[in-house]
Amino acid sequence: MSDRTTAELRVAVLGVGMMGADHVERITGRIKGARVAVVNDYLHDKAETIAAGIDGCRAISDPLAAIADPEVDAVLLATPGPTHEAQLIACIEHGKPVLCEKPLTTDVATSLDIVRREAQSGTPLIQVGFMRRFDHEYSQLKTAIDDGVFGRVLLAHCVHRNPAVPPSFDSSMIVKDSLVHEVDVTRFLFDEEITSVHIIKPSANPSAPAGLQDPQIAYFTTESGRHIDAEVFVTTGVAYEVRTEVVGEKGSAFIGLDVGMVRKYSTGAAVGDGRSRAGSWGGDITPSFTERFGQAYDTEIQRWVNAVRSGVNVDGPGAWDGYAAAAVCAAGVRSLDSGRPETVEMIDRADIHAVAASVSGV
Ligand SMILES: NC(=O)c1ccc[n+]([C@@H]2O[C@H](COP(=O)([O-])OP(=O)(O)OC[C@H]3O[C@@H](n4cnc5c(N)ncnc54)[C@H](O)[C@@H]3O)[C@@H](O)[C@H]2O)c1
Ligand SMILES: O[C@H]1[C@H](O)[C@@H](O)[C@H](O)[C@@H](O)[C@H]1O
Repeated sequence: MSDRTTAELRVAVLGVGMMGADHVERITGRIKGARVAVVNDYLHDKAETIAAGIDGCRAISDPLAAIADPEVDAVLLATPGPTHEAQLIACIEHGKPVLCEKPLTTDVATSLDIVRREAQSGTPLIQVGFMRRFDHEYSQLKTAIDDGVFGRVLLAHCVHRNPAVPPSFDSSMIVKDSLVHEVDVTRFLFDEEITSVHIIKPSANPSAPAGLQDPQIAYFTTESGRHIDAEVFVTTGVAYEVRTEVVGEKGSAFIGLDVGMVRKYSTGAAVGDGRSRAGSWGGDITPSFTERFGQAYDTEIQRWVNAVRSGVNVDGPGAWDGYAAAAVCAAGVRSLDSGRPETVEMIDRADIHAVAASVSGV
């Protein structure tokens, strides 16, 4: 492995579909201190075409060989969720830092196994691509909440709309692939775990594929008793909309209107400029996540590259956050079936090292 502090980080991008190709362009064009050294895709021709356009980049047809390659310092996984488990295990076995697009894995047991394996390796290696944590508006909201601008925050209302999703999407993927972002946003903003999930099923969109329960409304309850609701609607046919409003004892804040954070205070306390900012409506809506969260992806990848080059490896949500999100989504999928609130079942974070130490053969 090269000296990461001085040399450019050699990244292997696995999966060069929609998200992976976007990350290749990002690393090649905008990220400092890294280059795409290897690309891999199940469709090898696609990887070869991309590699041919980048100086010093090779296409490797076997994803595990790409991870093991001695001229790869770090891995960016943008393959579909079901392939993450085996590829993450290979990254841990080869000691390669990895940024794994969400979800960590597609079920709780394999996510927990990854957490344990990473803990047993003794080195943080895995960052999960919950990019909203790097979005300017979400960061601003988090800072305002932590600074107590709204007093104790009691509620949050979220909206997550996609114009369309791939034909492979089923009702449980609306929870595990889309709602998972609101799960992470809740854990990020409030620094506590979600304890129960209730999914409500309104009349399905007549324009959605047959059998797809879309939209869905999720209700989360947190450890301290906060309530969060989230509308997830992935076949609107309109545009990409992600909004979050938090409501506290002294005021509220709203992000995602394409007008910056809109704040309303109940007191005259001097915070920031001390005044509410009027919003405005109208204009364009971002067509997809690549535009809405373009800045967040850039910041996420740059900070990850910096963290790997400095030897810290992770600067953002880690494997534990991926596991916690999987546990909440599993409760969500159970609720989708039962129609009732379902309790989130997860281990205590403090138990990871004890459990990892006791697992043999891992
Ligand atoms: N953070 C976000 O906002 C965001 C947005 C979109 C997708 N994602 C995540 O990114 C990942 C990829 O999603 P996408 O929308 O780009 O999917 P995609 O289908 O467009 O691309 C996936 C690519 O991986 C390739 N592939 C499939 N199996 C593979 C394997 N075993 N090894 C190597 N390559 C393989 C496919 O040929 C395809 O080119 C998923 O985990 C998804 O949830 C995250
Ligand atoms: O994989 C995508 C991605 O995570 C987007 O950010 C989300 O809005 C979509 O619903 C999901 O399908």
